[in-house]
Amino acid sequence: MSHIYIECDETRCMSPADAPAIETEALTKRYGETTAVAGLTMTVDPGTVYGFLGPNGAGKTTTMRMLTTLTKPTSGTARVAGHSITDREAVTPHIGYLPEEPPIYDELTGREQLEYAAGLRDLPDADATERIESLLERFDLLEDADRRIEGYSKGMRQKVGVIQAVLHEPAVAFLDEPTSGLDPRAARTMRETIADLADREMTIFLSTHILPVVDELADEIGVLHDGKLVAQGDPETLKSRAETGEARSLEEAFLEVTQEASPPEDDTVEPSME
Ligand SMILES: Nc1ncnc2c1ncn2[C@@H]1O[C@H](COP(=O)(O)OP(=O)(O)OP(=O)(O)O)[C@@H](O)[C@H]1O
Repeated sequence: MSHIYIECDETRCMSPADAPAIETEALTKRYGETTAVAGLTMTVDPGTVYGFLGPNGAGKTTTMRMLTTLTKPTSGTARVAGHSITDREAVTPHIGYLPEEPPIYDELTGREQLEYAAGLRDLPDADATERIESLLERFDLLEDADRRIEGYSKGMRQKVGVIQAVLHEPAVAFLDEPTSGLDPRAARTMRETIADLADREMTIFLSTHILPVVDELADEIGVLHDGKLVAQGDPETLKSRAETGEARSLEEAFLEVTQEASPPEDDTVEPSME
């Protein structure tokens, strides 16, 4: 396996003065009548893998878009790597983001895309070249690195997206479904890479519906439902029933906490025929 060149010092991987990697207080986002995120208060410690779970439409993407300064909250506050998310210029050097659709240019080759991303982050050329080569090799992309991205498969695009999200060694990496489209070998490489980055004190905010990935990697898990955090804890705590201490799978825990949080059937309003 290739060596991964992620070196962290006080200004890069570590959040300033060991502040929480992510801290939110009553963070809220409304779109008209829809409350996508409803008063989210949470803390993520530096160097942890935080598994961010929730059913479709729970508000995960909206939360990540606020934390990465792409969407403004309606109310509430948040700090990422010690900086308020209202200060975009202060936050962005410390974060990396892999959204559902990686922002990459079809007309560039994979290598050119990564060099472009390194340039945006002001990485010195020598560091950029070394890291790009190392990560391309790790993700088995070296052979295709000089082909244009328009000819890439979904999994290859995903690999480029992930590499560019962590290339500059951010303090906090937000990864939305990082194993999406990856074959089993590449998915394993992705999990190993996430574990390596966390070992090097990078905080990984990991949103995925693939619960075994979270079970394997997360130090802490938060479950969002209807914009609210309905469960939080380390995987073992979450998997043990509060009342009896009996063990359950992460899938069972997820289904139970999101079921309990749903409004009872009686409360649903029948559509009016008037
Ligand atoms: N730009 C937008 N305009 C209007 N409503 C939006 C917008 N973005 C998100 N929403 C709504 O906010 C809620 C939360 O959406 P969000 O995409 O954050 O959920 P999610 O947890 O990421 O879902 P999924 O797991 O399906 O990706 C949904 O009801 C969605 O319809």
